Amino acid sequence: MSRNARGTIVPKAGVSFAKPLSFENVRREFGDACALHDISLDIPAGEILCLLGPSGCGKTTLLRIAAGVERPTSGRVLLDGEEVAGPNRFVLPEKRGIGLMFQDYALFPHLTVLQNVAYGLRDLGRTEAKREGLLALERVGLASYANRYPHILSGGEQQRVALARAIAPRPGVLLMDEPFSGLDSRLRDQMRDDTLAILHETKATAIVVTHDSEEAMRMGDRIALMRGGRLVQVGSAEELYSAPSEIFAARFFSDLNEIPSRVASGKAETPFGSFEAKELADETEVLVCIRQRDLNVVPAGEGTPASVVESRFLGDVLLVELAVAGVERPVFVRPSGPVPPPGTEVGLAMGETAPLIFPA
Ligand SMILES: Nc1ncnc2c1ncn2[C@@H]1O[C@H](COP(=O)(O)OP(=O)(O)OP(=O)(O)O)[C@@H](O)[C@H]1O
Repeated sequence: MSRNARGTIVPKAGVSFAKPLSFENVRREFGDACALHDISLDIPAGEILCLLGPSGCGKTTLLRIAAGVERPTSGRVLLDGEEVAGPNRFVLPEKRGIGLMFQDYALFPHLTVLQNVAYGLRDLGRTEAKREGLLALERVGLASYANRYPHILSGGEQQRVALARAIAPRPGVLLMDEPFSGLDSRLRDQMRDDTLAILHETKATAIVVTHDSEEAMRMGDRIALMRGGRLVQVGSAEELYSAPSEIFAARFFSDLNEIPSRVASGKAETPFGSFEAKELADETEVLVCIRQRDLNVVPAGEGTPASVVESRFLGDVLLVELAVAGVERPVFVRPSGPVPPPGTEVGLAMGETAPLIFPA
């Protein structure tokens, strides 16, 4: 027994033997279009990896290849060091010992909740399958629904049943495609925390597909950011946030003010100051990216002169639009305290963090 995030005592679901998963130069073409360009990625046993990226970047295709429901055009997938897809061998999905929870992985309407969960346990024999299925249902807090049918459950409850079904066979690897996308934001937060607790407890290696950077940061031990069928950057949330490899990654994790400049004597000049750009050659056109959170509104006469255009209440913070001489586009900041009304002259001061500078 253990306690979940809300302090409720929950029974332990069966512990899996986590397996490492590797993609080696995995390529997938659909006709003339290339959905995945030679992806190489090693996911150690027990890691939770979030595949993050905009719509159409190839996340689902990579996950489907790991599951075995899609074949790579070239390259290999290794599960626990053994080829499960590649030139030498192809292991069918049901023989891979992988748990799946897909966005559209609907429950069978004609089976009870328990029968749905026990579906992947048929090899165990009836009694044992029922016992294991009930254990998984208890783990997601739905044992009392065992003999009901899926249609009476809410969206969140159905998602829990799908999670129970995925973990019931104690898979060494769990693949989840946008598992919380159908839920409202409060339920999504709760399901995410509960799922994370279950993943840590079952110790399975997991790949979670999402297009939500906050979700990836909350769930992933590492994040693999994709664009156009390629891996852009792989690392911890801190690494991707503080040292994005390119402006695409920076934009994915932060709301930025992008100020055009040109490098001269190793520096990029802006109305907010002159910033080191030593690794870029002089004359390079750059974008100096200052996070909206890294600019503070200060009294007029201090910092860079600015005038307030508009303020919008966003709950925890305000989103304030300002006009700054020498910056063509509006500048946005996100202060938590009050801001003077539109038309007021103020100052803008940089916070502690240096801006990110990328070639334009
Ligand atoms: N069976 C298919 N036939 C042809 N093209 C496909 C097929 N499956 C995927 N694609 C294409 O491959 C690309 C990657 O699709 P994929 O579904 O992997 O992206 P994704 O990142 O998961 O997107 P989303 O977040 O919208 O689900 C897209 O351009 C898509 O149209």
